[in-house]
Amino acid sequence: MNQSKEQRILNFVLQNAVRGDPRSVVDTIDKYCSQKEWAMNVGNEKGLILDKTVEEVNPSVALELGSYCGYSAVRIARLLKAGARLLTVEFNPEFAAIARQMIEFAGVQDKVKLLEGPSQEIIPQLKKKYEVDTLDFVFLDHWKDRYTPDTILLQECNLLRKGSVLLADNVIFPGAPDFLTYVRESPHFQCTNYPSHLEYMQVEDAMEKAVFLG
Ligand SMILES: Cc1ccc(Cc2cc(O)c(O)c(C(=O)NC/C=C/[C@H]3O[C@@H](n4cnc5c(N)ncnc54)[C@H](O)[C@@H]3O)c2)cc1
Ligand SMILES: [Mg+2]
Repeated sequence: MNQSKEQRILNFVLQNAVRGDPRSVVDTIDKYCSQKEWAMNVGNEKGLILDKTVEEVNPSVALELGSYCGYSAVRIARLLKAGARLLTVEFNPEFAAIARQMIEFAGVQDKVKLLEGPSQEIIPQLKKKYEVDTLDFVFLDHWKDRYTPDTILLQECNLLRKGSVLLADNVIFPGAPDFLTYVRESPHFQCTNYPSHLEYMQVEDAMEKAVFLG
């Protein structure tokens, strides 16, 4: 049975990146996906916006929705302070297995916990089962039609506090129009748009930062 693209990406990392070096894992995935096979990692251009936001927030508890191959989980985890943790949610078992190996190879497994399942089931479990009080940072990069319902669910579950930062990928391409309308029209969010480009392409894209005002 021939390998999946995601398996090929992982193998390329295992053979070409430096074990325990998150930067080399990120760069190696970008090298593969820009030269050999496109894949929906946030990439290096939007990755820099992600980095700056994570450094600004300096979260103790971060959540990622949509691990995929683990690229952004590694990218975020490498910037977390001692004792801080990232919870990343992925419901595709094959992608979850790839992401776990990617996180392990990068050496950030002590900071990252991959929760396998749908976000709509995991989010309501975060307080009791995963001992979360509130989330300092949330990266949304899963199916685009889940951004709005999951943002509402995070509020319903009291997981956001004054100053919690949401950062959403792909608000232009593929687009998350209902999410943009929701957060920009809500009195509970202060929004900022960061124009960029689709990973590895010349296509216009953007990220949206939405700060919860309580
Ligand atoms: C054909 C084509 C390809 C790529 C693009 C451009 C493009 C560029 C991008 O940066 C993109 O992020 C995307 C995109 O579609 N991302 C969706 C990413 C999903 C991952 O998250 C997982 N997941 C999805 N819903 C859930 C959920 N509820 N609970 C838990 N995990 C979930 C999936 O299992 C995947 O691991 C697309 C446009 C068109
Ligand atoms: Mg994306």
